[in-house]
Amino acid sequence: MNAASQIGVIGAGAWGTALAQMLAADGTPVLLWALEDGLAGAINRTHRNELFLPSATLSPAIRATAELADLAACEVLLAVTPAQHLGSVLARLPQAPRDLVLCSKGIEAGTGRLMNHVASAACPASSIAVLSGPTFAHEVAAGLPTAVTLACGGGEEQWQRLAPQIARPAFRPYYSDDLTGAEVGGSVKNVLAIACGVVEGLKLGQNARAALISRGYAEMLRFGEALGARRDTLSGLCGLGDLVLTCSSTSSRNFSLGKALGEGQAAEALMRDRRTVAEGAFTAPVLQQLAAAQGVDMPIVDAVCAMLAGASAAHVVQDMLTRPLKAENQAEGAPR
Ligand SMILES: NC(=O)c1ccc[n+]([C@@H]2O[C@H](COP(=O)([O-])OP(=O)(O)OC[C@H]3O[C@@H](n4cnc5c(N)ncnc54)[C@H](O)[C@@H]3O)[C@@H](O)[C@H]2O)c1
Ligand SMILES: O=P(O)(O)OC[C@H](O)CO
Repeated sequence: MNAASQIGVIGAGAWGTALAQMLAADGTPVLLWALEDGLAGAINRTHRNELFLPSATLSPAIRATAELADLAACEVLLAVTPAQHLGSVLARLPQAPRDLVLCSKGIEAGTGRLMNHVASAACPASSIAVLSGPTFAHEVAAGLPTAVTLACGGGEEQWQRLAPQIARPAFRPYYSDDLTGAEVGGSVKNVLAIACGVVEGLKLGQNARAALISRGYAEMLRFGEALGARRDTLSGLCGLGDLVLTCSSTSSRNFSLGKALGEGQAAEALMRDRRTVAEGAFTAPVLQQLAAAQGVDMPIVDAVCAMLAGASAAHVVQDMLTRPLKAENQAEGAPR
Protein backbone atom coordinates (compact mmCIF):
# COMPACT_ATOMS: atom_id res chain seq x y z
CA MET A 1 0.00 0.00 0.00
CA ASN A 2 1.48 3.42 -0.89
CA ALA A 3 1.60 6.42 1.45
CA ALA A 4 -1.34 8.14 -0.28
CA SER A 5 -3.72 5.29 0.57
CA GLN A 6 -2.45 4.64 4.10
CA ILE A 7 -5.13 4.19 6.76
CA GLY A 8 -5.09 6.67 9.63
CA VAL A 9 -6.67 6.33 13.06
CA ILE A 10 -7.64 9.46 15.03
CA GLY A 11 -7.38 8.73 18.74
CA ALA A 12 -5.10 6.32 20.61
CA GLY A 13 -7.49 5.33 23.37
CA ALA A 14 -8.29 1.65 23.85
CA TRP A 15 -10.51 1.41 20.77
CA GLY A 16 -8.35 3.43 18.37
CA THR A 17 -5.29 1.43 19.41
CA ALA A 18 -7.15 -1.89 19.06
CA LEU A 19 -8.42 -0.96 15.59
CA ALA A 20 -4.91 0.09 14.54
CA GLN A 21 -3.57 -3.24 15.82
CA MET A 22 -6.30 -5.25 14.06
CA LEU A 23 -5.50 -3.50 10.76
CA ALA A 24 -1.71 -3.62 11.15
CA ALA A 25 -1.35 -7.19 12.45
CA ASP A 26 -0.76 -8.42 8.86
CA GLY A 27 1.83 -5.70 8.17
CA THR A 28 -0.56 -3.09 6.72
CA PRO A 29 0.92 0.34 7.59
CA VAL A 30 -1.32 2.35 9.93
CA LEU A 31 -0.79 5.91 11.17
CA LEU A 32 -2.18 6.44 14.70
CA TRP A 33 -2.72 9.95 16.10
CA ALA A 34 -2.35 10.26 19.88
CA LEU A 35 -3.40 13.30 21.88
CA GLU A 36 -1.51 12.80 25.13
CA ASP A 37 1.98 14.26 25.59
CA GLY A 38 4.61 11.61 24.94
CA LEU A 39 2.17 8.82 24.03
CA ALA A 40 3.01 8.73 20.30
CA GLY A 41 6.74 8.53 21.08
CA ALA A 42 6.19 5.80 23.66
CA ILE A 43 4.11 3.71 21.23
CA ASN A 44 6.81 4.04 18.54
CA ARG A 45 9.58 3.12 20.99
CA THR A 46 7.94 0.29 22.93
CA HIS A 47 5.13 -0.93 20.63
CA ARG A 48 2.82 -0.69 23.61
CA ASN A 49 0.12 1.73 24.77
CA GLU A 50 0.45 1.47 28.54
CA LEU A 51 -1.99 4.35 29.06
CA PHE A 52 -5.06 2.92 27.35
CA LEU A 53 -4.48 -0.67 26.16
CA PRO A 54 -1.75 -2.21 28.33
CA SER A 55 -2.72 -5.79 27.43
CA ALA A 56 -1.54 -5.55 23.80
CA THR A 57 1.83 -5.81 22.07
CA LEU A 58 1.47 -3.66 18.97
CA SER A 59 2.61 -4.35 15.43
CA PRO A 60 5.67 -2.39 14.24
CA ALA A 61 3.53 -1.50 11.20
CA ILE A 62 1.77 1.03 13.45
CA ARG A 63 3.42 4.43 13.43
CA ALA A 64 2.11 6.86 16.01
CA THR A 65 2.17 10.64 15.62
CA ALA A 66 1.28 13.61 17.78
CA GLU A 67 0.63 15.77 14.68
CA LEU A 68 -2.84 15.82 13.11
CA ALA A 69 -1.17 17.35 10.03
CA ASP A 70 0.50 13.98 9.31
CA LEU A 71 -2.94 12.48 8.60
CA ALA A 72 -3.17 14.52 5.38
CA ALA A 73 -1.57 11.52 3.62
CA CYS A 74 -4.50 9.22 4.48
CA GLU A 75 -7.47 8.69 2.17
CA VAL A 76 -9.23 6.59 4.84
CA LEU A 77 -9.47 7.88 8.40
CA LEU A 78 -11.05 6.05 11.32
CA ALA A 79 -12.29 8.61 13.87
CA VAL A 80 -12.10 7.12 17.38
CA THR A 81 -12.24 10.05 19.80
CA PRO A 82 -14.81 10.23 22.59
CA ALA A 83 -18.09 11.48 21.06
CA GLN A 84 -17.96 14.84 22.85
CA HIS A 85 -14.57 15.67 21.25
CA LEU A 86 -15.18 14.47 17.70
CA GLY A 87 -16.26 17.84 16.28
CA SER A 88 -13.34 19.78 17.72
CA VAL A 89 -10.74 17.23 16.56
CA LEU A 90 -12.19 16.94 13.02
CA ALA A 91 -12.20 20.74 12.75
CA ARG A 92 -8.38 20.65 13.21
CA LEU A 93 -7.75 18.11 10.44
CA PRO A 94 -5.42 19.42 7.72
CA GLN A 95 -7.82 18.21 5.03
CA ALA A 96 -10.95 16.08 4.82
CA PRO A 97 -10.20 12.44 3.91
CA ARG A 98 -12.05 10.73 1.07
CA ASP A 99 -13.58 8.21 3.50
CA LEU A 100 -14.22 9.07 7.15
CA VAL A 101 -15.24 6.07 9.28
CA LEU A 102 -16.84 7.00 12.62
CA CYS A 103 -16.13 4.59 15.46
CA SER A 104 -17.26 6.69 18.46
CA LYS A 105 -20.54 5.85 20.20
CA GLY A 106 -22.51 8.77 21.54
CA ILE A 107 -24.66 11.84 20.95
CA GLU A 108 -23.24 15.36 21.14
CA ALA A 109 -24.37 17.20 24.27
CA GLY A 110 -25.70 20.68 23.64
CA THR A 111 -26.58 20.09 19.98
CA GLY A 112 -28.18 16.62 20.13
CA ARG A 113 -26.35 15.68 16.94
CA LEU A 114 -25.45 12.12 16.02
CA MET A 115 -21.78 11.71 15.08
CA ASN A 116 -22.50 11.51 11.33
CA HIS A 117 -24.08 14.97 11.50
CA VAL A 118 -21.09 16.29 13.47
CA ALA A 119 -18.71 14.79 10.90
CA SER A 120 -20.62 15.99 7.82
CA ALA A 121 -20.55 19.54 9.19
CA ALA A 122 -16.79 19.38 9.91
CA CYS A 123 -15.77 17.45 6.75
CA PRO A 124 -18.44 18.12 4.09
CA ALA A 125 -16.23 16.73 1.32
CA SER A 126 -15.79 13.32 3.00
CA SER A 127 -17.91 10.26 2.46
CA ILE A 128 -19.07 9.20 5.96
CA ALA A 129 -19.36 5.65 7.27
CA VAL A 130 -20.15 4.28 10.76
CA LEU A 131 -18.40 1.23 12.22
CA SER A 132 -20.23 -0.12 15.27
CA GLY A 133 -20.99 -3.41 16.99
CA PRO A 134 -20.12 -5.68 19.93
CA THR A 135 -16.41 -4.92 20.19
CA PHE A 136 -14.44 -4.96 23.42
CA ALA A 137 -11.10 -3.38 22.46
CA HIS A 138 -8.86 -5.90 24.24
CA GLU A 139 -10.51 -8.81 22.37
CA VAL A 140 -10.11 -7.14 18.96
CA ALA A 141 -6.47 -6.32 19.73
CA ALA A 142 -5.92 -9.97 20.67
CA GLY A 143 -7.25 -11.08 17.27
CA LEU A 144 -10.39 -12.74 18.63
CA PRO A 145 -13.29 -13.09 16.14
CA THR A 146 -15.47 -9.99 15.95
CA ALA A 147 -18.30 -8.85 13.66
CA VAL A 148 -19.49 -5.27 13.16
CA THR A 149 -21.96 -3.21 11.18
CA LEU A 150 -20.27 -0.95 8.60
CA ALA A 151 -22.94 1.55 7.61
CA CYS A 152 -21.89 3.48 4.50
CA GLY A 153 -23.40 6.89 3.76
CA GLY A 154 -21.87 6.52 0.30
CA GLY A 155 -23.82 3.29 -0.24
CA GLU A 156 -22.48 0.20 -1.97
CA GLU A 157 -19.83 2.14 -3.90
CA GLN A 158 -18.23 3.22 -0.61
CA TRP A 159 -18.62 -0.30 0.81
CA GLN A 160 -16.73 -1.73 -2.18
CA ARG A 161 -13.89 0.69 -1.41
CA LEU A 162 -13.85 0.27 2.37
CA ALA A 163 -14.69 -3.37 3.08
CA PRO A 164 -11.43 -4.80 1.65
CA GLN A 165 -9.42 -2.23 3.62
CA ILE A 166 -11.16 -2.92 6.94
CA ALA A 167 -12.07 -6.63 6.85
CA ARG A 168 -9.62 -9.20 8.22
CA PRO A 169 -10.04 -12.96 8.78
CA ALA A 170 -11.09 -12.35 12.40
CA PHE A 171 -12.77 -8.97 11.82
CA ARG A 172 -15.93 -9.20 9.76
CA PRO A 173 -17.90 -6.10 8.73
CA TYR A 174 -21.51 -6.43 7.52
CA TYR A 175 -22.89 -3.85 5.07
CA SER A 176 -25.65 -1.39 5.90
CA ASP A 177 -26.64 2.00 4.56
CA ASP A 178 -28.48 3.01 7.76
CA LEU A 179 -26.18 5.50 9.50
CA THR A 180 -28.88 6.59 11.94
CA GLY A 181 -29.63 3.02 13.02
CA ALA A 182 -25.95 2.20 13.50
CA GLU A 183 -25.41 5.29 15.63
CA VAL A 184 -28.59 5.06 17.69
CA GLY A 185 -27.77 1.43 18.57
CA GLY A 186 -24.26 2.23 19.83
CA SER A 187 -25.32 5.37 21.68
CA VAL A 188 -28.40 4.02 23.45
CA LYS A 189 -26.81 0.72 24.50
CA ASN A 190 -24.19 2.60 26.53
CA VAL A 191 -26.92 4.20 28.65
CA LEU A 192 -28.74 0.88 29.06
CA ALA A 193 -25.46 -0.78 30.10
CA ILE A 194 -25.21 1.65 33.01
CA ALA A 195 -28.69 0.51 34.09
CA CYS A 196 -27.68 -3.15 33.81
CA GLY A 197 -24.63 -2.44 35.94
CA VAL A 198 -26.89 -0.93 38.59
CA VAL A 199 -28.92 -4.17 38.61
CA GLU A 200 -25.67 -6.07 39.19
CA GLY A 201 -24.48 -3.65 41.88
CA LEU A 202 -27.79 -3.96 43.74
CA LYS A 203 -27.65 -7.78 43.37
CA LEU A 204 -31.14 -7.86 41.79
CA GLY A 205 -30.45 -11.10 39.91
CA GLN A 206 -30.33 -12.50 36.38
CA ASN A 207 -34.11 -12.27 35.82
CA ALA A 208 -34.01 -8.52 36.42
CA ARG A 209 -31.06 -8.11 34.06
CA ALA A 210 -32.79 -10.02 31.25
CA ALA A 211 -35.94 -7.94 31.80
CA LEU A 212 -33.90 -4.76 31.63
CA ILE A 213 -32.13 -5.77 28.41
CA SER A 214 -35.48 -6.61 26.84
CA ARG A 215 -37.31 -3.47 28.00
CA GLY A 216 -34.23 -1.38 27.18
CA TYR A 217 -34.21 -2.77 23.67
CA ALA A 218 -37.87 -1.71 23.34
CA GLU A 219 -36.76 1.83 24.28
CA MET A 220 -33.97 1.70 21.70
CA LEU A 221 -36.45 0.64 19.01
CA ARG A 222 -38.98 3.36 19.90
CA PHE A 223 -36.32 6.09 19.89
CA GLY A 224 -34.51 4.82 16.81
CA GLU A 225 -37.66 4.52 14.73
CA ALA A 226 -38.68 8.06 15.75
CA LEU A 227 -35.38 9.26 14.28
CA GLY A 228 -35.79 7.23 11.09
CA ALA A 229 -33.59 4.24 12.00
CA ARG A 230 -34.59 0.87 10.58
CA ARG A 231 -35.76 -1.89 12.92
CA ASP A 232 -33.59 -4.49 11.14
CA THR A 233 -30.48 -2.38 11.81
CA LEU A 234 -31.33 -2.08 15.50
CA SER A 235 -31.89 -5.84 15.76
CA GLY A 236 -28.40 -6.42 14.34
CA LEU A 237 -24.81 -6.22 15.56
CA CYS A 238 -24.78 -2.46 16.23
CA GLY A 239 -28.01 -2.59 18.28
CA LEU A 240 -29.14 -5.74 20.04
CA GLY A 241 -25.75 -7.42 19.57
CA ASP A 242 -23.86 -4.62 21.29
CA LEU A 243 -26.57 -4.23 23.93
CA VAL A 244 -26.21 -7.87 24.97
CA LEU A 245 -22.39 -7.64 25.12
CA THR A 246 -22.22 -4.40 27.04
CA CYS A 247 -24.95 -5.38 29.51
CA SER A 248 -23.20 -8.63 30.43
CA SER A 249 -19.66 -7.85 31.54
CA THR A 250 -17.56 -5.68 33.80
CA SER A 251 -15.21 -5.38 30.78
CA SER A 252 -17.66 -2.60 29.85
CA ARG A 253 -16.83 0.78 31.38
CA ASN A 254 -20.51 1.73 31.23
CA PHE A 255 -21.62 -1.46 33.00
CA SER A 256 -18.88 -0.99 35.61
CA LEU A 257 -19.96 2.60 36.23
CA GLY A 258 -23.54 1.41 36.80
CA LYS A 259 -22.36 -1.39 39.09
CA ALA A 260 -20.53 1.13 41.27
CA LEU A 261 -23.66 3.32 41.37
CA GLY A 262 -25.70 0.28 42.43
CA GLU A 263 -23.17 -0.45 45.17
CA GLY A 264 -23.84 3.02 46.54
CA GLN A 265 -20.89 5.05 45.25
CA ALA A 266 -21.61 8.69 44.34
CA ALA A 267 -21.94 9.54 40.64
CA GLU A 268 -19.96 12.75 41.02
CA ALA A 269 -16.99 10.94 42.57
CA LEU A 270 -17.14 8.19 39.94
CA MET A 271 -17.00 10.68 37.05
CA ARG A 272 -14.30 12.88 38.56
CA ASP A 273 -10.74 12.31 37.28
CA ARG A 274 -11.66 9.41 34.96
CA ARG A 275 -9.05 8.80 32.28
CA THR A 276 -11.19 6.32 30.34
CA VAL A 277 -14.54 7.28 28.90
CA ALA A 278 -17.96 5.90 29.93
CA GLU A 279 -19.93 7.40 27.03
CA GLY A 280 -23.34 6.55 28.46
CA ALA A 281 -22.91 9.15 31.20
CA PHE A 282 -22.58 11.92 28.58
CA THR A 283 -25.21 10.53 26.24
CA ALA A 284 -27.94 9.92 28.86
CA PRO A 285 -29.02 13.56 29.48
CA VAL A 286 -29.01 14.55 25.80
CA LEU A 287 -30.79 11.31 24.87
CA GLN A 288 -33.45 12.07 27.47
CA GLN A 289 -33.96 15.55 25.93
CA LEU A 290 -34.17 14.19 22.38
CA ALA A 291 -36.63 11.47 23.44
CA ALA A 292 -38.84 14.05 25.18
CA ALA A 293 -38.77 16.25 22.07
CA GLN A 294 -39.87 13.23 19.98
CA GLY A 295 -42.57 12.23 22.51
CA VAL A 296 -40.79 8.88 23.06
CA ASP A 297 -41.15 7.23 26.48
CA MET A 298 -37.75 5.96 27.81
CA PRO A 299 -38.19 5.16 31.51
CA ILE A 300 -34.87 3.30 31.84
CA VAL A 301 -32.98 6.23 30.32
CA ASP A 302 -34.85 8.55 32.71
CA ALA A 303 -33.78 6.34 35.63
CA VAL A 304 -30.12 6.44 34.55
CA CYS A 305 -30.30 10.24 34.29
CA ALA A 306 -31.73 10.45 37.80
CA MET A 307 -28.94 8.27 39.24
CA LEU A 308 -26.22 10.21 37.40
CA ALA A 309 -27.73 13.39 38.88
CA GLY A 310 -27.30 11.91 42.37
CA ALA A 311 -30.54 10.02 43.15
CA SER A 312 -30.15 6.82 45.17
CA ALA A 313 -30.10 3.72 42.94
CA ALA A 314 -32.32 1.77 45.36
CA HIS A 315 -34.97 4.53 45.33
CA VAL A 316 -34.90 4.86 41.55
CA VAL A 317 -35.38 1.10 41.11
CA GLN A 318 -38.25 1.14 43.62
CA ASP A 319 -39.94 3.92 41.61
CA MET A 320 -39.54 1.92 38.39
CA LEU A 321 -41.07 -1.20 39.89
CA THR A 322 -44.14 0.68 41.14
CA ARG A 323 -45.05 2.27 37.79
CA PRO A 324 -48.53 1.40 36.43
CA LEU A 325 -48.79 -1.95 34.62
CA LYS A 326 -49.21 -1.86 30.86
CA ALA A 327 -49.20 -3.98 27.69
CA GLU A 328 -45.75 -5.26 26.68
CA ASN A 329 -45.93 -3.72 23.20
CA GLN A 330 -47.28 -0.41 24.47
CA ALA A 331 -45.10 2.67 25.00
CA GLU A 332 -47.08 4.26 27.84
CA GLY A 333 -50.43 4.39 29.61
CA ALA A 334 -52.78 1.64 30.86
CA PRO A 335 -53.44 -1.74 29.18
CA ARG A 336 -55.87 -1.58 26.29
N1 LIG B 1 -12.97 0.67 24.33
C1 LIG B 1 -13.79 -0.07 23.60
O1 LIG B 1 -13.85 -1.31 23.77
C2 LIG B 1 -14.66 0.59 22.55
C3 LIG B 1 -15.27 -0.23 21.58
C4 LIG B 1 -16.08 0.36 20.63
C5 LIG B 1 -16.28 1.74 20.61
N2 LIG B 1 -15.66 2.51 21.55
C6 LIG B 1 -15.88 3.96 21.47
O2 LIG B 1 -14.67 4.57 21.04
C7 LIG B 1 -14.62 5.91 21.54
C8 LIG B 1 -13.27 6.11 22.20
O3 LIG B 1 -13.21 5.25 23.33
P1 LIG B 1 -11.87 4.57 23.83
O4 LIG B 1 -12.27 3.35 24.59
O5 LIG B 1 -10.89 4.42 22.74
O6 LIG B 1 -11.30 5.68 24.84
P2 LIG B 1 -10.46 5.44 26.19
O7 LIG B 1 -11.40 5.54 27.34
O8 LIG B 1 -9.61 4.23 26.09
O9 LIG B 1 -9.49 6.70 26.18
C9 LIG B 1 -9.94 8.03 26.28
C10 LIG B 1 -9.69 8.70 24.97
O10 LIG B 1 -10.18 10.03 25.05
C11 LIG B 1 -9.26 10.86 24.39
N3 LIG B 1 -9.45 12.25 24.80
C12 LIG B 1 -9.46 12.74 26.05
N4 LIG B 1 -9.64 14.09 26.01
C13 LIG B 1 -9.71 14.42 24.70
C14 LIG B 1 -9.86 15.64 23.99
N5 LIG B 1 -9.97 16.80 24.63
N6 LIG B 1 -9.89 15.61 22.65
C15 LIG B 1 -9.79 14.44 21.98
N7 LIG B 1 -9.63 13.25 22.59
C16 LIG B 1 -9.60 13.25 23.92
C17 LIG B 1 -7.91 10.30 24.79
O11 LIG B 1 -6.90 10.77 23.96
C18 LIG B 1 -8.20 8.81 24.60
O12 LIG B 1 -8.02 8.47 23.25
C19 LIG B 1 -15.81 6.06 22.49
O13 LIG B 1 -16.85 6.73 21.82
C20 LIG B 1 -16.22 4.62 22.79
O14 LIG B 1 -17.61 4.49 23.07
C21 LIG B 1 -14.85 1.97 22.51
O1 LIG C 1 -16.55 -0.31 27.68
P1 LIG C 1 -17.77 0.27 27.05
O2 LIG C 1 -18.96 0.23 27.95
O3 LIG C 1 -17.50 1.64 26.49
O4 LIG C 1 -18.16 -0.65 25.80
C1 LIG C 1 -17.20 -0.88 24.81
C2 LIG C 1 -17.85 -1.22 23.47
O5 LIG C 1 -18.71 -0.19 23.06
C3 LIG C 1 -18.54 -2.55 23.45
O6 LIG C 1 -19.03 -2.81 22.16
